[in-house]
Amino acid sequence: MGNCVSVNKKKVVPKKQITLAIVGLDNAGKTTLSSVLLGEKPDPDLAPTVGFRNVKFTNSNCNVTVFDVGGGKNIRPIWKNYFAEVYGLMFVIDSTCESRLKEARDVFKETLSNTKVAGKPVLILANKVDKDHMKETEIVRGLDIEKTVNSNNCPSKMVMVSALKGVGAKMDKEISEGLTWLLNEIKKSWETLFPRVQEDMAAQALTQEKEREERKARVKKQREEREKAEELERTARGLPKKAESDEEDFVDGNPFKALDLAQLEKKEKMLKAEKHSKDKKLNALDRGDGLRKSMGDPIIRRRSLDSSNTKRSLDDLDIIRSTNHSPEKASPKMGLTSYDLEDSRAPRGGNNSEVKLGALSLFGRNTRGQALPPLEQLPQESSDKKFRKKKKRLTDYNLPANSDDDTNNKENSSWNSGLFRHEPGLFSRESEVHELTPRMTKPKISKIVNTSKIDEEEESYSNQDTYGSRKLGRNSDFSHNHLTVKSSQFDSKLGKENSQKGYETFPRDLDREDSMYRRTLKHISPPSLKRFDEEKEGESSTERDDLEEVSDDNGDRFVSYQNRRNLNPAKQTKSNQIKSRKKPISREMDDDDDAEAEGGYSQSSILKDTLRFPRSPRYDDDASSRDNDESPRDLHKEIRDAQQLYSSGLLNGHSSSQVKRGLSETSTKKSSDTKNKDDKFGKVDQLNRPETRRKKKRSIFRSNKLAPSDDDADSTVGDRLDYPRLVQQATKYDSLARLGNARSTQFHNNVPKEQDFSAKWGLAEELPVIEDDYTVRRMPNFDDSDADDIVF
Ligand SMILES: Nc1nc2c(ncn2[C@@H]2O[C@H](COP(=O)(O)OP(=O)(O)OP(=O)(O)O)[C@@H](O)[C@H]2O)c(=O)[nH]1
Ligand SMILES: [Mg+2]
Repeated sequence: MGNCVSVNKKKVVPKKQITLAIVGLDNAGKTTLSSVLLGEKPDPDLAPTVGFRNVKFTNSNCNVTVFDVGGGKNIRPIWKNYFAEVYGLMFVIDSTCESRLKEARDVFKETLSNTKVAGKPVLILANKVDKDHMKETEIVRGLDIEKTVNSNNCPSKMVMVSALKGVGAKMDKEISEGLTWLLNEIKKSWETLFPRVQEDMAAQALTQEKEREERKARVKKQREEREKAEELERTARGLPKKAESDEEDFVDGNPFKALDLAQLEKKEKMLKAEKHSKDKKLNALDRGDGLRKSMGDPIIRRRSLDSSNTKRSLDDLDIIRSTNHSPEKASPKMGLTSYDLEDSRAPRGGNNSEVKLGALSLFGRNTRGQALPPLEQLPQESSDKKFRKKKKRLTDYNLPANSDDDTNNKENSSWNSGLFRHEPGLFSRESEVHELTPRMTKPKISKIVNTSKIDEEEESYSNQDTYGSRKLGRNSDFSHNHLTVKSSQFDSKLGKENSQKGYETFPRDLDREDSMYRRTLKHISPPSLKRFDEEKEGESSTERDDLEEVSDDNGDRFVSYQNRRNLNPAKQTKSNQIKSRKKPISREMDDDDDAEAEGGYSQSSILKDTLRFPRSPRYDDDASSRDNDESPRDLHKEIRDAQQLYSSGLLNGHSSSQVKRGLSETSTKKSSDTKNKDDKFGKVDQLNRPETRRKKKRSIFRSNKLAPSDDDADSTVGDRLDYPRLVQQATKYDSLARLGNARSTQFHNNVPKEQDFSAKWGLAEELPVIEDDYTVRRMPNFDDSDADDIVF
């Protein structure tokens, strides 16, 4: 019976374990192809492969393992580590990328010439044929396939494929055919290939072991040398010997160990549970003591930071996971979600692929998800603390503590609000001055004209062609840091006296610093003097209408700017011209009035628009009755004379006698000039051109230099005057007048009429006291009712 039963003992042939490597340039489609081979639908948003991944599948009696290695330039050197254990190679090229064909050829040659590859079968996959691609022959020629495979004895086949065509049954036939060919070739040469691979692997293991030993010895040697050097240094410094440590800081084997994902997940769960319990506790605390939280309780704050740290550590875990290089566990995406990869595809490039992935891991989802610790309200300062701070500030600025005692005082409220920003022209608080000038004694001025503001106003006035009824703001009580600070150094008596008359008093040097002053009266520095001279020489385009040269008795030269634009009758409105005509300033101006009547440009009109101070009644039209009054104080007389000098044109470059002689002539000329100005087409008499006239005028001026000439001997004005002093006075008035130029409308409207003025304060009080070191100017919109507010 037993013989009857035949047992068919089928010899079980073990499946061949075939290892393959899929290589090629980056972006060729290696990972996509390996996914297709695995039967997975390829991710259209694949990130470049960093390192490698292996794909395992079974195909007709063999278990195939495919090493998908990154094709980036920096990753290519690691390929050689896999060549020993592979039986065959798949070389992928991008058939659509002709520009990289040469690079692909070089890589192909280098790969096949590797001793571990030579003689092994190679399948060449020209990928992406679904797009516009190179012809097969082109690729064969371009890659120099024939020569390379022949010289390296590599059986080879090339297939034109599209990895994206489909998966499984839908997979591109060319791919499956190519793979079958490769596997068959391997099987055919199995007898030779298998021992070769085993041998190569053993040899490689030996080499690697040797290398490891060498590295170990090298590191040990380096460490010993370092320790020796340290020991020597210790002995040199007399420090105790370092305790011996058995700890080996040398990492044996692969420093990149595969992470235990199960362990990590456990840790993650633990952290989550911890966070959950913390949150719970926090909520309980919140309910119990909401106030503490709203006040920014430090405990709570620390806790909330803790919780954010927990989150961070969780996120860090993600990052670690995403950079997992384990061949077994790592995914091609390296732990990144499609969300992360979205950003990564665009700048795809082999050379930087590692960096990009790192950046992605760090700045992708992980970072976005990570919340910053919540902003918390700072604890309110107690009023006590505030008070102490305030006091400290006062001490810092050397201010009397009582100056800020009145917290209800609006002026001082900035101390409480902590507002110390300086915005010129916006604040009138004294505190800001302290802030800008710490350790200054507190200026007593509470009302000072903001010159920058006036400057603006002046600008707008000078840009106006008409003298409207626009007035400077009554509330010109701004602080100007310079003025305020400097004003603390004022001669208080003089300042007070003048302020009651409606004049501001500034130290002369201060006034020169003042931008407005600088615009009106400029000290000539050598370069600007040169320019001035040049202008005179060249005339024409650089010629300035408003440039006048004046000098005082010390020989100091100044350039005086006078914006005559507004005074140009052509630019004045009719009503203003009439206004000017109606108000002659003195009898001496009558000639000019005639000129004006002709539509001319008269000296008196300049005077009327620029003279900013109250004039003595003696020179008033209807003041003849007062001529016989008791003579005023000497100073007033001098000032009056200075006025007269001014008005007679002395400061415009004429000696008094010249003025007397030529005033009417000049006026006539001016009027004719103005008329001719309208003649745009050169019908103007050459001599009468404004340039010619100005040239002439300046040369006259330069020859006379404002010095009293012989001609002045018969001048009634010259006879009566202490000439140099008067020039000085007049210069002051000149600046005064020019300063006020822009405010002419305001002046006309607000300066009391002579009679009113005189009636109010009397002759003795109407003029400001002038001293050499001070500049005096009319306060804008001065109102006597406010006189008491102005404290110097
Ligand atoms: N049109 C088309 N695109 C493809 C094909 N195969 C791959 N791609 C695309 O080509 C790009 C690169 O694919 P990968 O598979 O990542 O290329 P790789 O060779 O692995 O690149 P590295 O990992 O950087 O070496 C991806 O956007 C793929 O979607 C194909 O057959 N046709
Ligand atoms: Mg890849």
